[in-house]
Amino acid sequence: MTSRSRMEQTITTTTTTSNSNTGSDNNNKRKKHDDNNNNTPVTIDTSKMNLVHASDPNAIMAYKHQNVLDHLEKYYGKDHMNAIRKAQVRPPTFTTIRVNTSKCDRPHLLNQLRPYFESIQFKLQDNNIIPFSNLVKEDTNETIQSITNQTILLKNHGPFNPQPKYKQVVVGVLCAEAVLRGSDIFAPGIIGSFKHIVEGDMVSVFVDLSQDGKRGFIIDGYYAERTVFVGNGVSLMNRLDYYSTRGGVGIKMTERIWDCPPLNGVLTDKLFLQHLPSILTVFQMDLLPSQREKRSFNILDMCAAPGGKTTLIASLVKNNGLGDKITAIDKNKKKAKMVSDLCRVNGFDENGLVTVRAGDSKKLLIEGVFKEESFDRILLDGPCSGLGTRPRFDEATLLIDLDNSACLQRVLIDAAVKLLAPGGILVYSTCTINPCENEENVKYLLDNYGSFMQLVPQTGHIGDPGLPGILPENLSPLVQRFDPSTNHETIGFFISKFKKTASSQSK
Ligand SMILES: C[S@@+](CC[C@H](N)C(=O)[O-])C[C@H]1O[C@@H](n2cnc3c(N)ncnc32)[C@H](O)[C@@H]1O
Repeated sequence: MTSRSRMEQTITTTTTTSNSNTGSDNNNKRKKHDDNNNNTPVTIDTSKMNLVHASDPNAIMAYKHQNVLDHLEKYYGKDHMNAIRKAQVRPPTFTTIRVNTSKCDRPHLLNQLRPYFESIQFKLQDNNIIPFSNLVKEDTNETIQSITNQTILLKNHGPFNPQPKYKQVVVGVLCAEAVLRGSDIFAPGIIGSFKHIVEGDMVSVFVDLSQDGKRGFIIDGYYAERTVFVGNGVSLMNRLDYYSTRGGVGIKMTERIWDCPPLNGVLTDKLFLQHLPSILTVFQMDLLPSQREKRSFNILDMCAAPGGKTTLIASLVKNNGLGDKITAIDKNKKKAKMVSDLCRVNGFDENGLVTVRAGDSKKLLIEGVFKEESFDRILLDGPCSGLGTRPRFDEATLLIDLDNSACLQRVLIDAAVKLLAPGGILVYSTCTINPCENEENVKYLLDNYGSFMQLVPQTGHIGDPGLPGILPENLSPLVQRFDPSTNHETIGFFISKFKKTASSQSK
C-alpha cells in the first residue's frame, strides 16, 4: 500500500458540541478511556483526500479494465453506460423483504417489524410500503396477488449529505456496500482506523477501495487512498477490539447517506431479504394452481446456493397437496450446505420436499444422475459476471471473465434443455447487465433449440424489453431486462422464460 497516511495534514480539535446519540453510558466510558474529548469533530481537509462522497450525484462506478467498459459501451452507448454506472453507486430504490408465507403472512410480519423499526428509530411510514401491484400495469390476477402477498417493498430514502468530521475508520468494500444498504458495521469489516478510538467515540467511515490495506493499520493524519465516504457512526468498541475474535457490531451508524432499514439477522425464519427481480424470476416458473396441471411436478434448481430462489419455490408449492419434489443443486459443497441450512430454518426440509445435492449441473446427464426430460420445471439462475449488483464502487472483472461466464452458461443451457420434459418451463436468469450473458444467450438457445423451445411471455412484467438489435423485434418484449438506471432502479438483472413444445430426444 502506498502513502496510507500523511502527517502534514493538520487535525484540529474544535469545541463543537458532540453528537448526542452516544448516550450517557458511552460518555462515561469515553471519559474513562480517553482524555482527549474524542467526540468533538476533527477538522479534516477533505480536499487533500482522494475522496468521493457517496451522496455526490456525479459519483460513478469505476471499471478497472477499460476493455470491459468498452465492451459494454458497444452495446449500450456511452451515455447509457454512464447512467448505469451512476445508478450503481446507490442502493436500489426498494429494500425488498420476501415474506416466508409458510410461517406468517404479510400483515403479521409487518406487525412484527413495526416495534423493531421503532426500537432502531427507523421511520416506517405506511406510504413508504409499496405493494407490488402498484408497479404493474396488468390487471390483478393470481400471480400479481401472490407476489403482492409475499413481498414488502420499503422505499429507501436519500441521499442525505452527512459530512466526514470524526476520527476516520476504513472498512472493506463489501462492508461499505452493506452499510449503504442499511447495515451497521460488524468488527470483521473494519480494516484500519485512527489510533485512539474508544467505545463511544464518533467515527467517520470510508471504504478501502484499494483492497490491499493490511488489517489493523493505523491512519496517521488522513486516509490518503482513493476512497468513498459512507457515513458517520458511533464506535461500540475500543480500536483493538475491532481486530480481536470478539466479533459483533463494531460501529453503529448514526448518520447515513441512504436510509435503508438494517434487517440482517432480523426474524430470519419469517423474512428473507431478496431483490425484487429475483422474486419475479421464481414467479415465472408457473407454479401457482391456476398456471399448472394438477399432478406432482419434478422441479430442478440447477444452481441453487445460497438458496433464496429454492426456498421461494418451496414456499409456493409446499401446501399444494400435489406432492411436488424439488431438487436443488450447487457445484460448491459448502454452498450446497447453505441451501440445506436455509431450507431447514424455513421449514422446507420435511417430507422430502427439497433434496439438496452438491454436484455439477453440466454433468447430470453424462453422469447418469437424472434421465433426459425428467423435470417439469427448471430454474437456471447460473453463475454470471454479476455486473448488475449495487451499490458498487469499483468493478474489477476482466473481459475474459465475461467470455467464460457466457460460455459456461451455454453449456448449462444445453443441459437444461435436455433435462426439461415436453410441456415444461425453463427460466433462465442472471444478475448481470452484460448482454452476452443475457440477450445473446437467449439468441443462442433459440438458434440451437428453437424448433422445440419457445420464448414465452412473463407475468408481473415490470422490466425493460431486451436491448435492441440482438433478438428479433417481436421477441425482445418477452424478456425482462432490469436496468439499474431506468424503470424501478433495481439491481441489474435479466429474466427469460421458455416453454418446451416438443420432445428433444429425437433431435
Ligand atoms: C447466481 S448464484 C445462484 C443464486 C441462487 N439461485 C439463489 O437465488 O440463491 C450461482 C451459483 O451457481 C453455482 N454453480 C456454478 N457452476 C455450477 C455448476 N456447474 N453446477 C451447479 N452449480 C454451479 C455457484 O456455486 C453459485 O452458488
